[in-house]
Amino acid sequence: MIVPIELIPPQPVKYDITIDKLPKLTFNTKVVVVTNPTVAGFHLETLLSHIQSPELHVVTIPDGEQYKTLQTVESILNECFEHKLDRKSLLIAFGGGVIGDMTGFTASLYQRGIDFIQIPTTLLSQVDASVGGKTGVNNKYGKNLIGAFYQPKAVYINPEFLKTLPKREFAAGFAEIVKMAVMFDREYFDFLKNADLADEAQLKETIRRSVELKAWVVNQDEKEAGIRAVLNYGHTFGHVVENETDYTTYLHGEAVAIGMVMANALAVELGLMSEEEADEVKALLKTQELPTTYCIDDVDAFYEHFFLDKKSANNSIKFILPKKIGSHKIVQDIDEAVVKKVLRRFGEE
Ligand SMILES: NC(=O)c1ccc[n+]([C@@H]2O[C@H](COP(=O)([O-])OP(=O)(O)OC[C@H]3O[C@@H](n4cnc5c(N)ncnc54)[C@H](O)[C@@H]3O)[C@@H](O)[C@H]2O)c1
Ligand SMILES: O=C(O)C(=O)C[C@@H](O)[C@H](O)[C@H](O)COP(=O)(O)O
Ligand SMILES: [Zn+2]
Repeated sequence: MIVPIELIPPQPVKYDITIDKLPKLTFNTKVVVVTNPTVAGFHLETLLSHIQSPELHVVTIPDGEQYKTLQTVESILNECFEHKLDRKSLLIAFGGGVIGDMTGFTASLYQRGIDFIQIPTTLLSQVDASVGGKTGVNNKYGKNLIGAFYQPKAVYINPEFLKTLPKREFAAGFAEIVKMAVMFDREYFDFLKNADLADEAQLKETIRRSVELKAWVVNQDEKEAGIRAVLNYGHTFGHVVENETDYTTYLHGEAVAIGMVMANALAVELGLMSEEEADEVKALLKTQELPTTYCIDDVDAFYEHFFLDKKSANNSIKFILPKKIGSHKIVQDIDEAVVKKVLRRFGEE
């Protein structure tokens, strides 16, 4: 017997992304700010002075990608129970992408879902992670393998928070910016080649354009059934680099930089991109001193890891490749020998 069920479609997802000074935020519910000691040390006082709520708590979790785990999420959930949050309560993610991904995931789980907002404090989270509702954690099998699509209610991007960000972290954010440009916008890529990101106006314009591109993609394909996969350029390779090195050697953005160079090498091999353009991308990454090489010890193991990538299905790996700078191609069923040849060459560099 078949029992049909037809659910009333939910309201369309809609939220504002503000790129400006942090406004005063007033809530009539309990609020829990999730952050880490580094971000709290620099900016918590500022944040708290902007929030009004009948009951405000701060939960501090350890700093680092290696803590982006179910265990940490459970510790945040426990704090939510201790503070007796209810279904109207709100979580605020205050930090980089690690905080954002875990806070969003916690919000999706607590009593089957409560609201959260994003206040990103790294370049990477301002241009990418805070927008689009991918939330989750890593495990020993790989990156972000446990999670949910769960959208924030609002995103407040204040570029002033970036003044305390270490140079290496800034560069990691730049990698995701380059990703957007290579995939979607040659003009933006050229702008980046000449941009002075120490200049406030140019930095703000860079954040604005990246967020605009990301929102444009997510608006078309929230759950990655199609074009959203393009935001994964460099990640199929980069996630393996992160996992192989226990999330402690490379920052996410650095692994993505390496991954984009690997993807470009494959694109060159397939005749999708010229060697000159691949060099152009590498040169742009190098302006921020991002890593562009990685020694693959075991090509077979590296390749096997691709099957755990969330884009892989039915034993087929999906590669997101540039088709000259500013456009992309999603390619499936590339001959294993071709991929391994490129990986092997990479390891020899
Ligand atoms: N959900 C998404 O769409 C999405 C997109 C891209 C990346 N991500 C995820 O985001 C994570 C990477 O994010 P990230 O690069 O922001 O790393 P992160 O969250 O680890 O932050 C980087 C470091 O900067 C510190 N920091 C944060 N703000 C600071 C500030 N203003 N001043 C000084 N120090 C500051 C943090 O404490 C941390 O040590 C990865 O887990 C990645 O998978 C998610
Ligand atoms: O928003 C997206 O979609 C992205 O792919 C953005 C990526 O920069 C980000 O690192 C994302 O978390 C990777 O997604 P995943 O599904 O491969 O875990
Ligand atoms: Zn990323």
